[in-house]
Amino acid sequence: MALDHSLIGVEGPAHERTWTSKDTMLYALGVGAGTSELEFTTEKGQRVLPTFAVLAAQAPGRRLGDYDPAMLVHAEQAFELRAELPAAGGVRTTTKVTGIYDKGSGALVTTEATAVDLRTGEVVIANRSAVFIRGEGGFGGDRGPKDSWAAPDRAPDHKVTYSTRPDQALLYRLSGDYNPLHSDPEFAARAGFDRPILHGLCTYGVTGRALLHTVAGSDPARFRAMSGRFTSPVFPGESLTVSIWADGSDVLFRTAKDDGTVVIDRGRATIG
Ligand SMILES: CCCCCCC[C@@H](O)CC(=O)SCCNC(=O)CCNC(=O)[C@H](O)C(C)(C)COP(=O)(O)OP(=O)(O)OC[C@H]1O[C@@H](n2cnc3c(N)ncnc32)[C@H](O)[C@@H]1OP(=O)(O)O
Repeated sequence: MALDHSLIGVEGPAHERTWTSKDTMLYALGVGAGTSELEFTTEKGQRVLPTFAVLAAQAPGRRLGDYDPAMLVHAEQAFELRAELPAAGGVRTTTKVTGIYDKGSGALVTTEATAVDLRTGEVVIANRSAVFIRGEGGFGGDRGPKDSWAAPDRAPDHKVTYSTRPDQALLYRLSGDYNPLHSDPEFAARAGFDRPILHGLCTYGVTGRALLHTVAGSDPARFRAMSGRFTSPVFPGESLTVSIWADGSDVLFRTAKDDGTVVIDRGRATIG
């Protein structure tokens, strides 16, 4: 068996992470914020983009088994934020693998993480994530739970388009994900891509900005939760259009490229 199923349900060692105001500004730049979002990109009255929660509560990945790392892609990401994140702060995170599912063309490995504030001991972030390891399916396992997400039967209430820079991944990676899939053309070719692809969490952060400014009044304190599934790779330099359906505090969304290819599907957010 290539993947280590004995990891399921076993909590990994607690991991402490602190961040500075420079880290959160660099993150904002990495997900495309610039001169029109100075409250996130400069220290004057600095606030933190809610999607930084995913990075704050990330522990170093455990070895999931024996597979080619070039075949791993980020598949799903969800977070809940219990309080607005400070410009500088710290959390202690515990994670556990919650499932290894057989998707035929690959294996889906799901993980949960819970982060407590280092000063208060209160839970501030709860993350759920999944990676898809292409070529590692077909081991006769369960396909996993189904999700009933469906786009509402009406045009989106909002559509927001943001461009990404050709060097977006080189900037984003400085927030800590140095996976060569996003920077090294040879490694990307091994994974079957013509050139390096954008980090899923960069696309996620760009999408989070669109949600924050469109349905949360640009106020991170109102941003409670976000989830979505990465359905197709993005190349740095491509534009991203976020379609948003807002129904009170419950928001559904989808992110697509100019040619209509959906890159984040099954999007949900909760806005207070
Ligand atoms: C905190 C954690 C951090 C993790 C960081 C990881 C390191 C990072 O540096 C890596 C990255 O950022 S990679 C970049 C972002 N991700 C991507 O670009 C992946 C885009 N998605 C794909 O390419 C395909 O959907 C693909 C390849 C995922 C699947 O495509 P196919 O093989 O064609 O599969 P398909 O036939 O469509 O479906 C088969 C079954 O799998 C389910 N499925 C598909 N995509 C899924 C996804 N994204 N998440 C969960 N499940 C998914 C389908 O539903 C189907 O299952 P079922 O029949 O049971 O419904």
